[in-house]
Amino acid sequence: MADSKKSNAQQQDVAAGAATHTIVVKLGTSVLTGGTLKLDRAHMVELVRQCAMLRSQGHKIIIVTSGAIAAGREHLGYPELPKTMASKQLLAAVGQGRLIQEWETLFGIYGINIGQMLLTRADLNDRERYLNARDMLVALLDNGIVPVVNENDAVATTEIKVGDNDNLSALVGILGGADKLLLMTDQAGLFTADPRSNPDAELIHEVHTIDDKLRKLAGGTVGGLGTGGMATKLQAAEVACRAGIEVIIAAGRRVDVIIDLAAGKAVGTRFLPLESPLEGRKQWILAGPPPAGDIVIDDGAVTAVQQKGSSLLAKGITQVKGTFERGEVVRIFDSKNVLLARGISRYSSADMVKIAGKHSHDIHQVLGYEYGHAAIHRDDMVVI
Ligand SMILES: Nc1ncnc2c1ncn2[C@@H]1O[C@H](COP(=O)(O)OP(=O)(O)O)[C@@H](O)[C@H]1O
Ligand SMILES: N[C@@H](CCC(=O)OP(=O)(O)O)C(=O)O
Repeated sequence: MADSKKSNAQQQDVAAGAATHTIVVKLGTSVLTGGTLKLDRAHMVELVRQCAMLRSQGHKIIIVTSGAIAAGREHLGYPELPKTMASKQLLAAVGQGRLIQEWETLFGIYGINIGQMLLTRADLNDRERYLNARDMLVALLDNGIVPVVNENDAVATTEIKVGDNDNLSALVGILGGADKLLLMTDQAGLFTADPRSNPDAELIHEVHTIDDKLRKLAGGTVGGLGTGGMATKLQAAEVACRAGIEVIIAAGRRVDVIIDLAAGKAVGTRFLPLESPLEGRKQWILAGPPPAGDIVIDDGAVTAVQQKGSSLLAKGITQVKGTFERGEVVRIFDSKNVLLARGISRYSSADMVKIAGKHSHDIHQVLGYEYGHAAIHRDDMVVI
């Protein structure tokens, strides 16, 4: 895996803790229960204290929380249930409400509001739903609300499940434009073998390349309550690093672990990011699905897009060609039919036709709703 693209200055900033980050903190069942059969509320409040301190330093925090199944099992008195998907869904359905209530109460101690997001893979594979989920996540963060995310276990069937919160946290990191993903678990990091069964296993401090040799080291869960094990943490690290997110696996019960990791201290196992988060998404725009339509823009919009780094506003659109849905990739041409850029359209072609040439503040009046002023946001655009 290529070395991180962070400049020395950025790395010094991070080391000095001066830079602020968007950080996804994934908290596994093993961290939240301390290996017991109950949620460890004392440790949960310690985790919240660390997150509250980071927020006071300007960092944005996204929580991906496991523990719904454990909370459901605890609340129902550890019933003997068949080992089926329906049983897991039952426990999660009972436990999720109690889990989110715990987070609500604990963040409330610090005067911090939380927003629950329950996702399935279907929410992330479909571009329109992906954009909706991203808009919501960004809106929560921009309004000082901590998103608390879990898989929507109660409804997620095998076909649409992410399946584990390690992989979910990587997808949430991409969704939220995070630059750090902290996979908190019950081990100090990734070891050369499972330390539970191999006392000679040694901690791996830094990973530059995730290859089959490394994957062989990472076993599944043995804690009984967890789902992912180290194997899913490596999968998550691979996905997140490709999108430019630095990933660290560390012990969620180590003192000040979240604070130290945000400050760039060498704790746990660090996976170097491949490229900056935005480039990861832009790579998808260029190399992803074929463009679903074309948009022609006027000379003013050409200048704004090419020279001012602006988003494309409806006012600058003169023609809409093809049929596409919100979230699909389209091509952008000037009036002489020269290809200028590609971007993810925030409006369907049917809506785009209606708002073409209109001022942004007229969109809601024309459509009865709006998905923001930009027809194509700069962050979702690649200028050729
Ligand atoms: N190479 C490895 N290094 C560290 N832990 C490993 C390794 N291989 C397997 N494991 C197991 O993975 C477990 C952590 O995964 P898991 O039980 O799913 O925890 P969590 O609930 O935090 O996701 C560890 O407790 C350990 O038993
Ligand atoms: N969504 C499930 C957690 C699934 C999961 O990945 O658990 P873990 O391996 O403990 O992070 C729950 O809330 O219990």
